Amino acid sequence: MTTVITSVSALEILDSRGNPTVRVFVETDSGTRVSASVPSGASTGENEAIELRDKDNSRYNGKGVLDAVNNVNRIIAPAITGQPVSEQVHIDRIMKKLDGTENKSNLGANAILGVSMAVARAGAESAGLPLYRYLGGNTARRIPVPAMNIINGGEHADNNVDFQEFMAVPIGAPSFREGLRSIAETFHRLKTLLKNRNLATGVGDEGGFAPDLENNEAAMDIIMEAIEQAGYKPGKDISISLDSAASSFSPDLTSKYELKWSGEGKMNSDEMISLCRDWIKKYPIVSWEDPLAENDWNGFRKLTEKVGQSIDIVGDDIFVTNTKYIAKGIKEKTANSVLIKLNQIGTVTEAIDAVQMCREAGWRYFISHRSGETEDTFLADFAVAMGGGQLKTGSASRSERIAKYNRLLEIEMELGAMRCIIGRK
Ligand SMILES: O=C(O)[C@@H](CO)OP(=O)(O)O
Ligand SMILES: [Mg+2]
Repeated sequence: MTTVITSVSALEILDSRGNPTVRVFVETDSGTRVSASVPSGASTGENEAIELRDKDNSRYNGKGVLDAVNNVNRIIAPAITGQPVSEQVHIDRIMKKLDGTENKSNLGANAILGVSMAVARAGAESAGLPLYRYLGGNTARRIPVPAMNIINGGEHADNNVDFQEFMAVPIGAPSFREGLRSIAETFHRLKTLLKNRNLATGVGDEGGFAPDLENNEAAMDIIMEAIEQAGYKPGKDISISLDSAASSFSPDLTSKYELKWSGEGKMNSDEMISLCRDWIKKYPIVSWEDPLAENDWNGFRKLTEKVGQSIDIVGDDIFVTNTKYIAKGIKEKTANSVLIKLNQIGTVTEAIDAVQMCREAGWRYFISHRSGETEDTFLADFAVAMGGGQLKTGSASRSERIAKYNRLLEIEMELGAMRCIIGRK
């Protein structure tokens, strides 16, 4: 018998930064009741799907999401109630049509994604399957390689280094569990090192430390020390993924770069590329996200041409999980990997399409949380469903991030002998 949606409703909740976000509840006639919560970014790309914030700015400094909640309750709910819950693609299409804009600015990507995620979860429940299996099929058994953010800078910390994320990646680990242990140990070691040098051990939005370091390189140097002191070999056991989030220090988003916290100061695109190349020679970097700004397509292409054989050049703000931009990137050889964020595009179906496009082109993909998160663990299941790749979901110090790591540990246990780890494919 087909299970149909009987009720859809939304609630305004808070995210990990204390800002409002949307939680959606979906019920079906088989008695299922599930919810899903939408994350929210700080360093957002210009072309991301729009997160709807209230017109009335008397609440939460204009950051309320009651308009989006109303859109779920009054517009989306009547349109999809009665639909078979397993018809994810169809339901996502109905919402896109209802919205009628390119960037989901009418109903809000936060409203639409909340429903899309909750429908997927309700579909999994009704089918009696774990979410990763429902979305990824019977063969979904690859756990992503975690990239743990251990130093936060840029817009996620505002007091230290220009680059936004310094992540430890357990490239040599035999299992997810062991990989997670090695990067969590490195995180703790880093804390001790910082303490010993009288540097702050407070954390940024994603849970990485946010010490007042001299410059960007100092962050890399202390991480190298932490890896070694934790008993691991940099480049063999643990490597580094970076997210410069270069748009955040590029005034024209195209060719000018202004490093505020480092000696480098003002740079053009070629100078930025040569800084990246120097770092890649000096440090064990496996992937570099947004090394250049979101409209610096040319710079991206040049850097990829130079270093794309040895590391992943990951496009986040430049591709915004949108197949329109990813297709252009593939054609022009702009990068070789895409950051996948569900709320950048606004439906589960379109995020899956983006992953599919990467796979077909032989590109890698890197599944990602947002800097504003909730306790929802959808992302962990989604990453396994998508066949692994890499996953970034913050550090070992904030529960909204740890919830995802813990869910992956559960999935790994469930998969048992079928497990296939460290899927940087
Ligand atoms: O830039 C990024 O990749 C993300 C997630 O780490 O940050 P935000 O959610 O603030 O865009
Ligand atoms: Mg990014």
